[in-house]
Amino acid sequence: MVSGSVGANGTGEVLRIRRLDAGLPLPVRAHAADAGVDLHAAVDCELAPGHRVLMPTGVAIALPVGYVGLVHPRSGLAARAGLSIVNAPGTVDAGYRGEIKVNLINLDPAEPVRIARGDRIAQLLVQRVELWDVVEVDDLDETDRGEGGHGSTGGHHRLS
Ligand SMILES: O=c1ccn([C@H]2C[C@H](O)[C@@H](COP(=O)(O)OP(=O)(O)OP(=O)(O)O)O2)c(=O)[nH]1
Ligand SMILES: [Mg+2]
Repeated sequence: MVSGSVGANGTGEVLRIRRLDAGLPLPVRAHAADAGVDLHAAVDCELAPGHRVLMPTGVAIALPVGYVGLVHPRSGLAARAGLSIVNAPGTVDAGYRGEIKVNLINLDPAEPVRIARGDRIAQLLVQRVELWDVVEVDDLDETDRGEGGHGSTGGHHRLS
């Protein structure tokens, strides 16, 4: 089943989501113009400070080739509780048909994070992605920047 109200992007394309857990709500946008649909925790969990959990979300998706799913943290949970994602943003390949899982981490130094089944713990964005062929070369063209990086333009010794 495809829900026309989920992921409609103005071009008639939809985000095809399969619920693996009928007891969880379908991931949807909180507002029509939001970039991501919110993913739900499938199980209760208490995360001690500094601890991680690979949280199942009870959903799988089917993206067309040329798109990628990106699993981002939610800013409210980050600000309020220190909850983040170890590999943010997580990469969901177009060919992946397994359950989406979120590698959550409690970055708060002191307080545990309590997650209940059904909580919206992350958001899934879908973007177009270029699939480049890989070609090995002996030389790279010269540029102004050259090999300078990691602070080569200065000003990073102080934050002010
Ligand atoms: O936050 C994430 C990130 C990835 N995945 C799934 C979908 C993705 O297509 C697959 C592989 O992810 P990735 O390529 O980032 O991990 P890997 O360590 O390189 O695994 P693999 O060897 O399977 O590619 O895992 C998730 O469910 N959640
Ligand atoms: Mg990989």
